[in-house]
Amino acid sequence: MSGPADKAFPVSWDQFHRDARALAWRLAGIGTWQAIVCVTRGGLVPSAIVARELNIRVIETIGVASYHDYKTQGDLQVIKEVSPQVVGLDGGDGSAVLIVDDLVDTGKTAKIVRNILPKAHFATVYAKPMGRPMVDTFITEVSQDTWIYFPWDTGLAFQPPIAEPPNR
Ligand SMILES: O=P(O)(O)OC[C@H]1O[C@H](OP(=O)(O)OP(=O)(O)O)[C@H](O)[C@@H]1O
Ligand SMILES: Nc1nc2[nH]cnc2c(=O)[nH]1
Ligand SMILES: [Mg+2]
Repeated sequence: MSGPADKAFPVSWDQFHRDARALAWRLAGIGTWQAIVCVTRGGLVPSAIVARELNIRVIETIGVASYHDYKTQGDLQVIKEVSPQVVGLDGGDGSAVLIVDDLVDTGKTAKIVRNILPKAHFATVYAKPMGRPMVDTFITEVSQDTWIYFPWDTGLAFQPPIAEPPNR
């Protein structure tokens, strides 16, 4: 993220399932892959949905984290590497691999993962303009100044009415 993400884009479980399934539909028309490399943790839920729809049973993870504080990106840390066996499938360099993450924002996470799997197909459910060139397939674009709230990070809460209460 660059600058404050002032706008909010809350996503319900139902909406997320629909969007992840839409991603699977689009991917099904593009190609086939032997394995998914899921970018944890955000990629875990969409990977499960895409793997089910595309009947992919080899699931590997790469652990990358950079948003240690809410909305603030710090140094990128690769917490878990990809197994060389998965990188080397088919022609190597990730050519048999579908990478799945929840979103691309600045594109820094995607860039690191792409360097490890240069021939893989990179798919996310959501994309912001800065990161968009780093992904091959995504479903919904939101503006750079929007923060996406996922259902696993949120809960039901009271919402104050839009209009001010009348004076008594
Ligand atoms: O395009 P970027 O600006 O690099 O940001 C995108 C990344 O940020 C989030 O991960 P995060 O670092 O919060 O870790 P998490 O998936 O474990 O929550 C999200 O899941 C993406 O992986
Ligand atoms: N939940 C969430 N994590 C992010 N990491 C980078 N951008 C975002 C975002 O908009 N929402
Ligand atoms: Mg992530």
